[in-house]
Amino acid sequence: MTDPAIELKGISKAFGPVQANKDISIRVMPGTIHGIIGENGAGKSTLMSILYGFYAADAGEIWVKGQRTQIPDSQAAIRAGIGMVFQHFKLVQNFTVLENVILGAEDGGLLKPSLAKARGALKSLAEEYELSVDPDTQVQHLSVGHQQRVEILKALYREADILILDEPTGVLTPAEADHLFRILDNLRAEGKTIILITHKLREIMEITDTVSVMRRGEMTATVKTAETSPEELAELMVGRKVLLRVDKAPAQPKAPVLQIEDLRHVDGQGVERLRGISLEVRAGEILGLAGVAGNGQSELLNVLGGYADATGTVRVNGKDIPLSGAGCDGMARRGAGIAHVPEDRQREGLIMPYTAWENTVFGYHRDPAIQSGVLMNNAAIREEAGAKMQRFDVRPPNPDLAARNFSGGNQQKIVLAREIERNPDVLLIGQPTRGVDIGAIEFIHQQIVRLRDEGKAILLVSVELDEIFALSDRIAVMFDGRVMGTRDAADTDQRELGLLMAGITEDPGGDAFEAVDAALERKDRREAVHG
Ligand SMILES: Nc1ncnc2c1ncn2[C@@H]1O[C@H](COP(=O)(O)OP(=O)(O)OP(=O)(O)O)[C@@H](O)[C@H]1O
Repeated sequence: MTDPAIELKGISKAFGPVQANKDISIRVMPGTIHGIIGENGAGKSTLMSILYGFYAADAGEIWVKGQRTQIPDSQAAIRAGIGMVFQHFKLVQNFTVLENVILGAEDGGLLKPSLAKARGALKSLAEEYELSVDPDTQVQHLSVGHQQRVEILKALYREADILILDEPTGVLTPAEADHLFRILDNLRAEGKTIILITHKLREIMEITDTVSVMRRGEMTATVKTAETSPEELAELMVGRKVLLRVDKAPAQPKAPVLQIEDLRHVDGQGVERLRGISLEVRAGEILGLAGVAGNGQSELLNVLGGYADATGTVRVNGKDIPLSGAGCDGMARRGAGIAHVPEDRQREGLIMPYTAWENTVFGYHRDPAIQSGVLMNNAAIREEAGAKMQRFDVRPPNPDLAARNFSGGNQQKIVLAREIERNPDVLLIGQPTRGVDIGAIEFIHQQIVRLRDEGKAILLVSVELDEIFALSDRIAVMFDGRVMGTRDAADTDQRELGLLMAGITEDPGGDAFEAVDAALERKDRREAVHG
């Protein structure tokens, strides 16, 4: 009988009082794609970090291809044929693709011969697995989807035959995700083994052969994908029935709250990232901003949130907001009624070494309501933070834990709790459910709709088209720093938006995914030349 590619036996791991993994056993057969799902904080990343040598397990054994294997560090993982593609890529931005691929795997330090060898290897890998990317382009000029291909190439160049992907589609467009799945399909056909961590049940159903469910540190079920359904998986994960769509009544929009006219922003390199944006968000509506990451959505949120300068006009309830100089900062914006859930929770949303309770007031800490004398009223804030964490189901609901010690999805919930519970007039919300489990998504979506129904104006940025569709009343599409069009959510579809996201305003007919891929590659190349 064939040995499993990976077999974990009785793995346990605790972080202080938190038992992140409890006696976990799984087997993954070669040439298969094995999905791992579970709530935020269930222990998925911890388990994979043990397999990749980042953490030592407190107990348990790792077997690779029938051999008991010690994996004390990532070098040992690579030697055992295990490669990992991280959520946050670990590429050197100003190195070329080729340089990134060979980095750390140079032959005896002789760069030249290894460059030539790598170029050949890259070419054949690209042909074999649809992994094409220009070896001489600097990584910083590549789209996120192409950067991810470089990560996969790196692993394959190191001869990995077991690949772990941690939420790989979180930052991809539908076309890019589709392409990634074709790559994974090809890898499986060649006998490679893939472990895929994802919160998206659609992906599990589409690509995996088997799926394991984790809950509160334990592996609670392993099933054949063909014999299960999204509803059953959701229930196994969360322990109750989950509504897999957003329940909302039609919007009742009132007067405009946020008015944006001819907004322009030039970045530190002198590149114009916002090229004359005009948009309006009314009270009681959710305007979704769709687009491929890197087309100005992040800059727009940053400008509106007070973190970047711009020219043009922004009004909130008819009042001009300063776009540069004094009064243009995050705190002033929050004072003006604009709350902001930034896209990058770790860099902009939280201060990682600080406790959860401190993080629940950052940005609002000068508000008289939370001051007592000249100091913050810490005891009251701490208590309120605990209640907020309960309401947003942050796990563990411990306000004294540092932000960095929460799992990714739970960190996101802390930021959301802070901003949503302020009841702002305008909520800017970037990638609200990135890395968040389906039980929590249901809750977060309900909270966003509740704010809308209370008459707030919401500007939602998401690379998830499903999320844009589920929440938005109107949808604007950004491409290359401009708004390509605005549609009523009820009058458009994935295909039309997908094309607009690639800057295509006339439907070319035929395979829209290919047209989109080609258009985005042209944009990548243009930026590489002019970048
Ligand atoms: N370095 C650490 N120190 C303390 N606690 C930690 C550390 N890393 C993880 N934990 C805790 O271990 C538990 C499991 O976390 P893990 O990141 O493995 O969850 P996950 O299933 O990957 O979650 P998510 O879907 O949110 O990414 C959580 O309760 C988390 O707070």
